[in-house]
Amino acid sequence: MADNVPVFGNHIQEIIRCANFAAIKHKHQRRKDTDQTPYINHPIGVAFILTEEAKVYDLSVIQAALLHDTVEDTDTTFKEIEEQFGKEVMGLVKEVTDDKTLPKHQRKYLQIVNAPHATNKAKLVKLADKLHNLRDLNRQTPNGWNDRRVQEYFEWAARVVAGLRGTSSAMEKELDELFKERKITI
Ligand SMILES: Nc1nc2c(ncn2[C@@H]2O[C@H](COP(=O)(O)OP(=O)(O)O)[C@@H](OP(=O)(O)OP(=O)(O)O)[C@H]2O)c(=O)[nH]1
Ligand SMILES: [Mn+2]
Repeated sequence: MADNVPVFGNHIQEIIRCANFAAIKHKHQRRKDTDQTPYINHPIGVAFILTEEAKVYDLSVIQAALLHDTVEDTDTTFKEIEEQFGKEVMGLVKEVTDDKTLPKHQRKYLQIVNAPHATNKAKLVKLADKLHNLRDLNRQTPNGWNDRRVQEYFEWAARVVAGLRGTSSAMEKELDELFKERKITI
């Protein structure tokens, strides 16, 4: 490495490679909000929660956060992720990817039962993912959702989060506030 390349230079390069990969993969996607926010705002927002709030600086966790919805929501394959970013990142993305071939109620149920068995790194990504989505719901109701569907999403998220506890006090505290506002006790 050249003398003028900082020690963390290669980490920065890896993070930007992931952000760029995710931006290209999600380029045609929009969030379900009325503003039609670009989808990439979500994975970047998840990674931002991890560094700013949870103080997580593990490279593979931040990479997985940026890539976490690429396989679930675009044509990206796990093979592609492994070739580009290695086995560990691919494994983390796999842990946070729902099987979209399953019926929705089963996917949602599997998140609740599988949460306690996830690795610590995957739990971090899952907590940040839920926190970002719940904040989005408080900011704007997605197109086609009513108050009841929003409340049910909060109730389901609280059950998933119950299985992720003991992972990040900062994120769990923020999530608890949101559940309290919704009068959810679990
Ligand atoms: N709150 C919110 N969510 C939006 C918006 N646009 C897209 N989403 C995505 O919608 C998903 C939640 O909606 P659902 O109807 O419950 O699930 P589904 O899309 O998987 O069928 C989340 O997927 P996910 O990230 O894979 O997480 P998860 O819900 O599967 O944990 C979230 O990222 C938006 O404007 N607001
Ligand atoms: Mn997500």
